[in-house]
This record gives sequence, C-alpha cells and structure tokens, in this order.
Amino acid sequence: MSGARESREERTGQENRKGRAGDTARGRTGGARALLSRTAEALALSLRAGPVGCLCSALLATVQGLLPAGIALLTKWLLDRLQHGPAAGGPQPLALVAGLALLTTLYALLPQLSEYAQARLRRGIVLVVQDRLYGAVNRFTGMARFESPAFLDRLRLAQEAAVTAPERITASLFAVVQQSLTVAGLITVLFTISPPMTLITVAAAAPVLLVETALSRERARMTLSLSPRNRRQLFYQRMLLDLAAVKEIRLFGLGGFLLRRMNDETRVINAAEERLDRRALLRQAPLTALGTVIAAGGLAWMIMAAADGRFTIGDVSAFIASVSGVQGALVGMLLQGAGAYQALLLLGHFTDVTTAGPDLPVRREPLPTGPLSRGVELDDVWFRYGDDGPWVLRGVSLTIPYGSSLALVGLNGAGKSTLVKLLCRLYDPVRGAIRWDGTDLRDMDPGRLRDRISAVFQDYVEYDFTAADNIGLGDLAHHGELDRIVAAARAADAHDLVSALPRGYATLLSRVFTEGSGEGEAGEAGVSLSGGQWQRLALARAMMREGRDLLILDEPSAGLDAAAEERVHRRLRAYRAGATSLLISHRLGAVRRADRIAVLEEGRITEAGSHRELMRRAGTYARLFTIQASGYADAHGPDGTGEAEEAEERC
Ligand SMILES: Nc1ncnc2c1ncn2[C@@H]1O[C@H](COP(=O)(O)OP(=O)(O)OP(=O)(O)O)[C@@H](O)[C@H]1O
Repeated sequence: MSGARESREERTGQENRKGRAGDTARGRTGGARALLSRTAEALALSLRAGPVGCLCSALLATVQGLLPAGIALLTKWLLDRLQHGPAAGGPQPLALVAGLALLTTLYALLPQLSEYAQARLRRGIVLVVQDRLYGAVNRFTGMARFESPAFLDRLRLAQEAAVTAPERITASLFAVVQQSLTVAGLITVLFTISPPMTLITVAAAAPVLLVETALSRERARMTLSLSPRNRRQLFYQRMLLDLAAVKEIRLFGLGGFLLRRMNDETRVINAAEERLDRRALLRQAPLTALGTVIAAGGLAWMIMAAADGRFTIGDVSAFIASVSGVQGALVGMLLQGAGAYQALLLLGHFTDVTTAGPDLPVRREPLPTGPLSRGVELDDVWFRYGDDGPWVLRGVSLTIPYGSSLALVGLNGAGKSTLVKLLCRLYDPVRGAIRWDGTDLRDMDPGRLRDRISAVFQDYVEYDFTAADNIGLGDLAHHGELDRIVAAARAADAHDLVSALPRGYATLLSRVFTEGSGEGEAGEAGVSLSGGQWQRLALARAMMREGRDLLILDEPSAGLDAAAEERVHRRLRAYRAGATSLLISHRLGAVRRADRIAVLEEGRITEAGSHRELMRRAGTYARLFTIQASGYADAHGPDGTGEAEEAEERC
C-alpha cells in the first residue's frame, strides 16, 4: 500500500470516527469563556431574529428596572412634604401624586408590553434557530452521525436547546439587567438618605443571596445528571404513543411494562428533586429569617432615630421599600442567572451540532463527476462501522461495467446494504477505494455523485404526502410533472393502485395527517397503504429519476405478492436493459437474469459469474438457489421429485 493511500485511509478512519461521534470535545463545558461566548452567541442570534423586539425588550427592561427606585423616591418626597409641609422643599404634593400615578401605571403596564415584545422575539428566534440547526444537520453528507447513539443524544439536546435556550438566555439577560438597575436605583436612593442603612440593606439580602447561589449551582448539576433519565422517560412516552409500536405493545401486553418503567424513571427524578427542594427549604428558611432579623433590627434603629428627628417618615418608607425591593431583585437575579446558566449549558449542544465540521472529507475542488462510461469498480474495499467493531467488508473487489447488471447475493448480515451505503458515499471505505470511471468517490462532490444514482433502499421511506409527491420526490426538478410521475408509476406497476385511490394521484397517504384540513377544520383522514403498495411507490420514486447512470435496487420486491413481484421484475428487467445496475435480493429467481451475480459471505466475495456458471460450480449460490427452488417444487407436486428444473424456470 502506497504512503499516499495509507494516509488517505488513516484520514478516512478518522473522518468516519468523527462522523459517528461528532466533535465531542467542544461546547459542553461550563467554563467562563465558553459561557461568555455562548451568551454572545445567544444575543447575536436574538438580534438577528428580531432586532426591533430585542431593542424594545432592552428598553423596557431598563425602564422597568428604574421604576422601583423612582416610586420609592417620590413616595419619600410626598411623605416628607406631608410631614414637614413646604419646609421639606421639593416638588408640590399634587405633582408628586401625579408622578406617582404615572410611575405606578407604568409599573403595571410595562410587564405586559415586555411580554408582547418577548413573545415576538421568541417567534423570530425559533425560526432562525430551527433553520440553523436543521440546515447544519442537512449539510452532513454521510450517515455515520445518524447511526451514532452519542451524536443522536446530542442532537436531541440540541433540538431542546434550539426551542428554549436562546430565548431563555435573552429573557434572563434582560431580567438581570432590569433587576440590577432596580438594585442600583434603590441602593442609590438609600445611600442619599443614610450610608449605614445602605450597608444594613445589603447585609439583610446577603444570606439569601449566598444560599441561592449555592442552590442554583446544585440545580444546574442535578438537571445535567438527570438528563439521561429524562430522555429515557421521553422514550417510554413516545413508545406508548407510537403507531408503529401499537400492535406489538397490545399483542405482547407491553403497555403496563413500559408504563412501569416510565413511572420508575419519574419516581427517581421526583425523589432527586424532592431532596434538593428539602435542602433548599432547610437552608433558605433560617437564612431568610436571619435576613429579616437584620432588616427588622435596621428598621427598629431607624424608627428610634426618626423619633429623635434624625430621619423623616419618608426616609423610613424608602428604607422599607428598598429592603424588600433589593432582596427581591437580588434573589430574582440569581434565579434568572441560574436559568440562564442551564440554558447556556444546553446551548453548548446546539453550538456543537451547528458548528460540527464535515462528517466526510470533501475536496475543496472536487473532480468532475461525468456520465458513467466505463463502470464502477470496488478495489479491495475494507469497512467497519467503528474502530473497535468487526470488519463488515473484507477486501471486496468487484466491477459493475457500464451498461451491465450485477446482482449481489448473500445471507443476512453479509454486508450487502453496507456496500450500497458505500456506493452512495454515505460512508467512506476504511481501506481500498471505490472508483467511478477510475475516479475515487472521495475526490468527487457527494451531491453530484448522488445526482447520477437512483436507488430503492431496503428501508425505503413512506412519506406522509400525496401519492404524486411520494413519486415526484424522486426528482425534485420535475416534481410537479404528472406525466412523468404516471410513467414512473407504470414502470413500477403502481399506476393501477394509485388510480384506484379516492383522489388518484392527489390522495394523501398518511395515517397521521388529514386531507384538506385548513385552520380549525378536521379534514378527511388520509389513506393507508399496505407494505407491498408502499414498496411499489418507493420503486416508482426511483423510476422517476430518469437518465441516471447507476440504478441500485436493494430488496425492491421483498414485500410484494407473487403476482406483483413477477410483474415488477419483468418491468425492472426492461427498465434496466442497457442500464448499469446493482440488484440485491434474497429472491434468487429475481437475480438469475442479471449479467453477473456475486456472492457476498461474511464481507468477502466468494463467487462471481452468470447464473449458469454459478449453478455449474455447485457452490453457495447453487445451494441457496436449490433450497428456494425445491420449496417451490414441494409446493407444486405431492412428492416434489423431478420438479427442480421446472421450478427453477418459474423462479
Ligand atoms: N450502523 C451500523 N453500525 C454498526 N454495525 C452495523 C450498522 N449497520 C449494519 N451493521 C452491521 O453490519 C453487518 C452487515 O449489515 P448489512 O445491513 O450490510 O447486511 P445485509 O447483507 O444487507 O443483511 P440483510 O440481508 O439482512 O439485509 C451486520 O452484522 C450489521 O449488524
């Protein structure tokens, strides 16, 4: 193996690894720098999502923050004026009453305005964040990350973060700004009255502040440690409501079992929360009492001083307003800060996903992917899903010459579908290479390569769209062309079944959505298809991709009845004639007419040749074929003897 090749293989291994796990190191820590950069990121996101909503929220927070100090000051002046008359100086009582009325009205109205501005901002953020997250996921060209439990876990957290975190961080920041201004304003008012009283006010708030700081850290830790349990709880919830699982859950009586497991998780979560709440109560109660004692002591001293004429009634009123105001604002700041801290940790997962590097290496200037003219070649391809996993493909060398059909046969788990994933460059080989007319797939743009391929995958998708959409999605450029959709349906033996649907090609195929439902309307239920009918639509979708260079059919007829299978394969043979194709099927009758048949056993090609050559060779293929053919022969005649040849023909 050449040095260049070795280093490419090393890189591929690393990329596959990176693809499976994602970039795990970044973003999940709660270090100060990471938190600061995430705060900046959340703010930038909010500004982008709704600059007006953001500025309005900031302005409202500033005004709301200063209002308590203003109200305390006006109240003090009013009381002083009432106590000492014009000698007290300052504005007229009526002006003070009017000022107080204005400020208290604002105090009542501004929260509603700021709720409106933040809801507007929230909607904008959801759109931007959704676009960013799913756009990033869509840019992953391979599928390793989608098959990695660690990355899927991260993706779920990122989804959660996308919905809540940026808005929570922004809202918390505004709230912290508002409460800081409240604290600063009240302390300034108090300081003008009495610097020692300012100290007493801060001292009264300090114990609660300390205990809340410790508790918010504990809460953040608990949320993180309970997150796997929360995810499992969600999994049980989903299972209990999942349409695909209903049959098994009912038949095997699994409902109670799943419910018990879900409740067990909830009990553990509840117990942990209960423990923390109890600790909070035990610590908060005495310290809150201590804070109150300090404040009460300060108040007693102030009243005595007021009796001596050193303070006015207005001073006493400002003191009472400030103590409760400062304490409330400080605790509020802490709670908001704790909420923001948790949201910032969660945002780390969102950042990880949206900034994850490419999962497969793509050349800066990919080589052109021309129309296939010579063929596709697998050269000593080795592949495994993880560095410590078993080899799934072990030195596979195969050629699909241009214009010919290759059938791949093998037992379950032999590696056939894996090979398909590699051909579509959803993974890269760990060793060896796959070449398209001599060009390594890794040197091509994956999008352009896939544009030249059509495929029916073993696990095809059932889209909750109309029948026409289900087929038209095969070629988005011609998605709305009914003639082409009908031609594809005919080629896949799906036209009659679609025509018989209540609204033909416009019928919605869904058990989840309803047809023709507008806002507030229930709409008609969509139509459900059988497995074999869905499979024919998947085939039609592949047929929609006219003029592609390589057709891959991975078990295209597994769910079809015998008559449909025969019709489909007849049409497929006509469709494949002259085209380059790879057919994978356990139904050996369907593969026998391929130009070449290769047998894959435990990741190795053990036999290759035409049907007749392989039957003469009497190896694995012949054995498997005979087993299947004899099944038909048994069914045909009472003793099954002398029927093999006839059965072979029928196969
Ligand atoms: N995402 C994955 N991660 C780890 N191992 C995998 C993954 N997908 C498949 N495998 C393993 O790779 C091996 C080959 O699987 P593959 O699906 O390619 O087999 P197959 O020949 O298509 O089988 P079948 O005939 O049952 O469809 C199996 O042992 C399987 O467990």
